[in-house]
Amino acid sequence: MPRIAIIGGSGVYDPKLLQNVREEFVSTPYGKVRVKIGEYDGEEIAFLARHGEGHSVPPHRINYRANIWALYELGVERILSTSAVGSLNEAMKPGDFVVLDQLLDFTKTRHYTFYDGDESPHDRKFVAHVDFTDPYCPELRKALITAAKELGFDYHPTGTYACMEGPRFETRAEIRALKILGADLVGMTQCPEAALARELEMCYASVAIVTNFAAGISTQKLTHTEVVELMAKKSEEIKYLLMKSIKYIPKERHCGCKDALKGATGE
Ligand SMILES: O=P(O)(O)O[C@H]1O[C@H](CO)[C@@H](O)[C@H]1O
Ligand SMILES: Nc1nc2[nH]cnc2c(=O)[nH]1
Repeated sequence: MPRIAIIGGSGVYDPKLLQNVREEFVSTPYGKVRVKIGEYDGEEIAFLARHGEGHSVPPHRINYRANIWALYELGVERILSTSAVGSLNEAMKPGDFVVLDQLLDFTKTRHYTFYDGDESPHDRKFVAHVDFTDPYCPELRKALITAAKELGFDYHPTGTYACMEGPRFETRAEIRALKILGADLVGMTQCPEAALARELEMCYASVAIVTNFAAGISTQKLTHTEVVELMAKKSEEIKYLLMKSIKYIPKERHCGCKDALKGATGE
């Protein structure tokens, strides 16, 4: 049973770090999810590509609830993910790794909770308001930071990610506004992925890879081609970072993630 999962974003469709990989189709109340399960360093690891293997699913159409529920069904407790981002912070340059610690949610049409009351397509029909003060697991963040430091990568131990609805990139004015609001990075997939993991009391962290400077800061037109090309260049480093991070994930969970529902339902 895999305790750890990796969710690959743009450019990360196969971690190429797992052995004896099998494929499972996990049924969830939100639909079926295709998950790869393999071994790394004697540990079972689950992997799913959030956009699908052929990057066929755009960010605003990803079935985030099915993905997170499927990992929960498999017994996953810890989720590491990758996110390709634009940077609003001149210190965070294309090619840099950023271990996210905060997020701002500007998504519009997404299904962002499991707790829909009577509408919930499962037995968790209660209302739940989870704490999300710190959206990322401190223990997973520490593992990513330790690994990035040990590998000598250009990394930043914190970063605020603004999640836009997409699939278009931002306007100059939107980036100006996000900068005033304190965002360092901009992407399209951290919300609701991080919140849904917290709602199922799973640990979640994401390493962002800066692929470009954001609209209005970059002097060039923004393209998905540029994103995927830079991610391809960084694929080996991303693989090493994930491999090394897994080794630093404590076996026991002493973070608050595992008790996220305590007090959330008013009981
Ligand atoms: O966040 P990931 O999945 O890495 O994808 C990023 O890359 C795409 C834009 O090129 C968007 O989907 C953005 O969110
Ligand atoms: N929203 C958004 N997502 C990205 N992913 C990679 N670069 C960008 C960007 O500039 N904006």
